[in-house]
Amino acid sequence: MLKAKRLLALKHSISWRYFSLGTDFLGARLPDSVTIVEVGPRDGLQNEKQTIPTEVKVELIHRLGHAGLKVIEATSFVSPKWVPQLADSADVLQQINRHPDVRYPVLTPNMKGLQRALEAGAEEVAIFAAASETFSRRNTNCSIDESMKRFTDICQAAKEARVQVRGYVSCAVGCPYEGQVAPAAAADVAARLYELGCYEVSMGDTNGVGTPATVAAMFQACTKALPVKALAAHMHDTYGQGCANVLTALQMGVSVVDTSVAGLGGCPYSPGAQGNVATEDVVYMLSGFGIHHGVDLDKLVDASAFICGALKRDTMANVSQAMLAARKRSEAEALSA
Ligand SMILES: CC(C)(COP(=O)([O-])OP(=O)([O-])OC[C@H]1O[C@@H](n2cnc3c(N)ncnc32)[C@H](O)[C@@H]1OP(=O)([O-])[O-])[C@@H](O)C(=O)NCCC(=O)NCCSC(=O)C[C@@](C)(O)CC(=O)[O-]
Repeated sequence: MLKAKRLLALKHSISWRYFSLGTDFLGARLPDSVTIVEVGPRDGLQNEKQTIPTEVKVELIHRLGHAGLKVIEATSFVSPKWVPQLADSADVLQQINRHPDVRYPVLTPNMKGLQRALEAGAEEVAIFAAASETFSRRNTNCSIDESMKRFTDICQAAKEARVQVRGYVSCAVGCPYEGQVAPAAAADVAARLYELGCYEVSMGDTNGVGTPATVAAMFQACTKALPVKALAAHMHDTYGQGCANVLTALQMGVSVVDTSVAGLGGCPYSPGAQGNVATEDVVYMLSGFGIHHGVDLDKLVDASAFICGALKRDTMANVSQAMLAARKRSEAEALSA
């Protein structure tokens, strides 16, 4: 009898462990499908020192759409004195051949930005707050509370114009000026944006200092304050934690991820921050789990090679480096055969 009980207990323990391993490694807890928000044309290019011709930006957006990306953050209607690299935002938005299945959100920091965006034909806008007071002032010249007043007006006007609003919380994990940021502070700002009417709030690890541990703590606090379906992950790769942090977000139920082609970017007001986690790297990881993402990796690598060629620099995406090297090898083999 005792032997039978022990055997039963052993069986339960084995099946529990098997189930638990399957959940972690076979993706049972991960979403079936992930929406990628490609931020390369905005976040990726806003920090570039060199001037990028409008036609290059437009071509990049076309190529990203061709690769299957369904949400492409096209540009930013911020002050050109603050971010001269995106001063051509109206031209970019107007010159894109918009695909009916693709959304092209743009950043709007204030009512002037919203008006300019609407005049240029924006159908979706994004507002950006911060979980750190110092970053809020450095990035948008106002306190967190003042930014919420601006966003109240934007959300009201956008609603009247039937334009969707996405929200960002910068410094959700750490701040380049204040150091570590409390998860509760990030969750509080996220909840305020959600209450203002943002359909989704993207949590930004602006300077890429997060690790799976701190990102998990941040999302844990956020999921207590707003529905997980309304959360997105916006991870920068400064310390090489980007994909690990994205996976952590997925494990917590987040199914929208911001990425940047070729790993371009960084915020001009976050000194030393590297680009977002590369779209290529995230797509490759999602494919490995069998998670639907809708992106053609070969065409994405072509888009990455295009923008890196235009910027005269190497891609920062590991997957692009590997795939471009493999293409070269097979070309060389074909020539020598
Ligand atoms: C918020 C402001 C405008 C305040 O800037 P301000 O200087 O306090 O604004 P102001 O209202 O006093 O106006 C000053 C001048 O700018 C003009 N102006 C004012 N607004 C606009 C506008 N929208 N479009 C065009 N012009 C504008 C305005 O007309 C005026 O012109 P003047 O009379 O001197 O000739 C400024 O601080 C700004 O543009 N900041 C944006 C900075 C930025 O773009 N940062 C990067 C994006 S956020 C980010 O990257 C993080 C994120 C989202 O990716 C997530 C993450 O990673 O964490």
